[in-house]
Amino acid sequence: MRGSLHSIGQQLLGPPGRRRMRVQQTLLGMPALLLMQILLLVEHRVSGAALGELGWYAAITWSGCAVFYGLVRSGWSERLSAEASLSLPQMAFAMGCVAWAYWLAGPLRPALLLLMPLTLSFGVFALDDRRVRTLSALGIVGVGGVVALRLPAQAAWPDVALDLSMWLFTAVTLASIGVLARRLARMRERLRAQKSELRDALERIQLLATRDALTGLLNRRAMMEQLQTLARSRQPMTLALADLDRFKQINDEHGHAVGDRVLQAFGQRAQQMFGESGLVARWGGEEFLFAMPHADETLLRMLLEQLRSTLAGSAHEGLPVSVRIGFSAGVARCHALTDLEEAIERADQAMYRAKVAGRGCTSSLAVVQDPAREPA
Ligand SMILES: Nc1nc2c(ncn2[C@@H]2O[C@H](COP(=O)(O)OP(=O)(O)OP(=O)(O)O)[C@@H](O)[C@H]2O)c(=O)[nH]1
Repeated sequence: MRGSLHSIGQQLLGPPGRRRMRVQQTLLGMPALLLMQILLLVEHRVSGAALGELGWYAAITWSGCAVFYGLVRSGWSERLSAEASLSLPQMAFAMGCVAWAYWLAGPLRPALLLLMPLTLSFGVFALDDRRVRTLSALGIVGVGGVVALRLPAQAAWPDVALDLSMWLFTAVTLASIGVLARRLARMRERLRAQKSELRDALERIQLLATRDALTGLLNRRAMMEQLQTLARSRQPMTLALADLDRFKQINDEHGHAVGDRVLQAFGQRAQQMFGESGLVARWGGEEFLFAMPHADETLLRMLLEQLRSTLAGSAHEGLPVSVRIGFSAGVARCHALTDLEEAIERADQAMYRAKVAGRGCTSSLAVVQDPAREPA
């Protein structure tokens, strides 16, 4: 029994997600509608009045509910309106139902008007303040109209006073909700602005924490994190450690600012060449680490040679023509997380071997060896 009730509920609401939330919102007003109709029925029964108009009321209001439910549950509302929950028409409809019930009701009618501000208060969360105020005006005019229409039929002064005061209190309450909605809208705007400021600040912090300020490449810590993630997922990769050749000389001859521009030029070219298929980081002063997942040593060596000839063959903006950018590199393979530190160490030693071998070349070591004892 519980199982079948559960599955009916699931069918009624649909699969979990945003649409289901909209369906739940649509169903929310139905208990209130049912309650209103019970109240009207009781009143009519007690007073012995004819039920004719009540039948129309029930038929039209429930048909309206069924249409809204069908549109939202089927997803048609998503195609029909940018506001897929159809909150505005649903609330306008609900307020119309309350006003009509007020018209039909007898002495218990003041209770019905409580549903007006209740409906509008849902709108404060679902709609923008302009729409809430439109609904509020609609409610005031709607109840006012019903009260005005009832006046000629009122026999006694207390009934007229009751209707007018009910309208007055409803108007004040609905107008207050409209004001409240405006305040809430301003608060939401402030929150939205703060949220976007926070997001920007977070992006800036992330950039500062993960990027090298001079070259814009990944910094050592961020690179290490990325390499650990790759190694943890058991992706074999080839690493290369590159060190600019005779960089101190560039600094000494042309000044530190030119040295900085050389680092930037190298970083830019390296990123252009490796950024799509691999990772490049500024590892230290004039050292850069390259990583290519799934690539073999031959491919990485080939790309390094391309980088070398690009750097040698092109003029660099903002740099004296006499400045030549060259580098020595060491290559090593990494197969697992436990191998990572050692692979970087091997690449470092291989790079040192390339320096010893005369610079401007790439070297590799199969195992950790003492480069001083084993020249290239
Ligand atoms: N302009 C500049 N220089 C830097 C930066 N970081 C490190 N350096 C310089 O890089 C130079 C590295 O010099 P060395 O380690 O002797 O290496 P090298 O001159 O490239 O010689 P080899 O590596 O043997 O070819 C030092 O003079 C550092 O001051 C930086 O951010 N900007």
